Amino acid sequence: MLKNKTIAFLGAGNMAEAMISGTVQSGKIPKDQIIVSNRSNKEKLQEINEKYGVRTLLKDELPFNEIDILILAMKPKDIDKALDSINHLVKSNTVIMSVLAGITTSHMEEQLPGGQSVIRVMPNTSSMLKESATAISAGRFTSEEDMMNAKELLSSIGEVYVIDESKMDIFTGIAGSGPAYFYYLMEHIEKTGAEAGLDPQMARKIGAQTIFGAAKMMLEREESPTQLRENVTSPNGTTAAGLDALAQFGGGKAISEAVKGAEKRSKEISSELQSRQLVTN
Ligand SMILES: NC(=O)C1=CN([C@@H]2O[C@H](COP(=O)(O)OP(=O)(O)OC[C@H]3O[C@@H](n4cnc5c(N)ncnc54)[C@H](OP(=O)(O)O)[C@@H]3O)[C@@H](O)[C@H]2O)C=CC1
Ligand SMILES: O=C(O)[C@@H]1CCC=N1
Repeated sequence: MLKNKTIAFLGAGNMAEAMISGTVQSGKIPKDQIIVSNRSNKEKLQEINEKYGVRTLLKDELPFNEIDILILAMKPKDIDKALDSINHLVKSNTVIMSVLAGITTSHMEEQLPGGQSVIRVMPNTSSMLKESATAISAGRFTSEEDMMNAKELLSSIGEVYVIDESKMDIFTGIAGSGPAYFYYLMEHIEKTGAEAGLDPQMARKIGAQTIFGAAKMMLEREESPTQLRENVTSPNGTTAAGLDALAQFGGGKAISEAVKGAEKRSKEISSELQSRQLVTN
């Protein structure tokens, strides 16, 4: 159903690039049907054009008449200016997808011509390798066909989950921000391995393979995480000692608080934007 559709990105930063990389690798959308734009950074556009072979333009040069799906990928603080600059140009049947944390479909719908289909999307940077966990939520004017097209497009960068928009903040805390928690874990694993004499590159590979193996077990086996953890843990063995230290230093609580902190920030972004107080991000 995406055949002959033109997809444009408004914003060409880290998240847009990760999505472009995965989409191009998947081969589902021909490169000449992907347009990438930003506000002013021409060097970045040239880099994206050379790396991925997609069309690149400044935002003011976008051919709005050609665009079937417009993906908003600027920072949340820039959303209102971005909507203001497109709301007279966008076709009524262009589907707007936003990857912005904390920005609700209703906020966007209010600033677009009546009846515009808006889909809220939360991908993560593993889109780069087609391994994103991506959530999508329909706006008020989104048809089933729009959602089917969104699923088809986003399945080219990983797994897609359709969720109610009220769950978008917690999804963001788990999956949108989630890669950073695992990188943080890896920073510590690599450092600790290197301090004990392992070559840092070797420590990095060992840590990454261990996380990858555990993730694969979680995806492919039926046991619960608790059962899988118990299978590793011998009485009075090394794992029990490691887990005791994790509990003693608040490991479990720290993980829950990280997810809740990101969820809370996602909610705050929505309310700060409503009261025009969003200055960071
Ligand atoms: N990074 C991540 O892991 C994830 C990010 N997100 C969301 O993705 C969004 C982008 O994040 P990220 O890629 O990290 O940000 P970056 O700062 O890397 O990129 C922002 C981009 O937006 C462009 N931009 C700003 N204003 C406009 C405008 N009015 N019109 C067109 N382009 C504009 C900038 O262009 P220029 O450089 O020319 O100013 C730049 O290309 C955020 O809203 C974030 O919440 C969602 C999931 C994960
Ligand atoms: O940090 C952020 O706000 C964005 C949204 C999810 C991941 N990065």
